[in-house]
Amino acid sequence: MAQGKLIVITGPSGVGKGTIVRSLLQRHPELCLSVSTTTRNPRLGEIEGIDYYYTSQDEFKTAIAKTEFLEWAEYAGNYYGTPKTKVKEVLEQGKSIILEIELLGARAIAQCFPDARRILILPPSLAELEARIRKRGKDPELAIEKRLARAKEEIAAKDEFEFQIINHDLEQAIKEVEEAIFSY
Ligand SMILES: Nc1nc2c(ncn2[C@@H]2O[C@H](COP(=O)(O)OP(=O)(O)O)[C@@H](O)[C@H]2O)c(=O)[nH]1
Ligand SMILES: Nc1ncnc2c1ncn2[C@@H]1O[C@H](COP(=O)(O)OP(=O)(O)O)[C@@H](O)[C@H]1O
Repeated sequence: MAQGKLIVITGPSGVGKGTIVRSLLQRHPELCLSVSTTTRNPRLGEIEGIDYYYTSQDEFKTAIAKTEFLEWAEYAGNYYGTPKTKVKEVLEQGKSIILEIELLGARAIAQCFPDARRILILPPSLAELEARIRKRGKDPELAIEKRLARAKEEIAAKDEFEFQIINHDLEQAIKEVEEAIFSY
């Protein structure tokens, strides 16, 4: 049976991770996406079970205590975690699964899954990143500022990633992510 790959996609808020992942899933129906649990409020248009599983801080902490997460992290005042069961189930079926997670989560996955393919999506510049977050128009000002501060840390850690892809032209970036996923 084919060996499923664990694919980690990381990058600063607003860089285009979600846009790239949506396109990958449409083009490659054999790929699965891990839906994370979060304590952040749903954005306009987000759907429970599709974008995230939305939960309270108390429930999130209970899930941590019950070791229900493969990894989890705090980001911009909220908690985010990857539920273990789906990842385990998909990999056991020999299929590949994408985790769209931040830097600390990517590091944790590198420890427990050294073969995971870790891809960092970078913006053409910090100014363009800020423009994209603002144009998306779905975060309050404070959340935008926290995301931009975190972005600098994520960009500074770029050498930790096997694949670093600049999302300047979207189609080109998708092509490079496909190459990273299917290259070997
Ligand atoms: N460690 C970890 N990070 C996650 C998880 N789910 C989402 N994230 C990351 O949390 C950050 C914030 O996500 P979100 O609030 O949706 O903001 P966005 O990146 O601006 O769309 C992003 O970097 C996500 O990749 C998870 O399960 N674990
Ligand atoms: N290559 C690109 N050029 C210009 N805008 C882009 C590009 N890729 C994504 N965007 C836009 O940037 C915004 C943030 O993208 P999104 O996928 O939500 O980012 P993330 O999931 O990394 O936070 C969206 O409005 C999206 O349409």
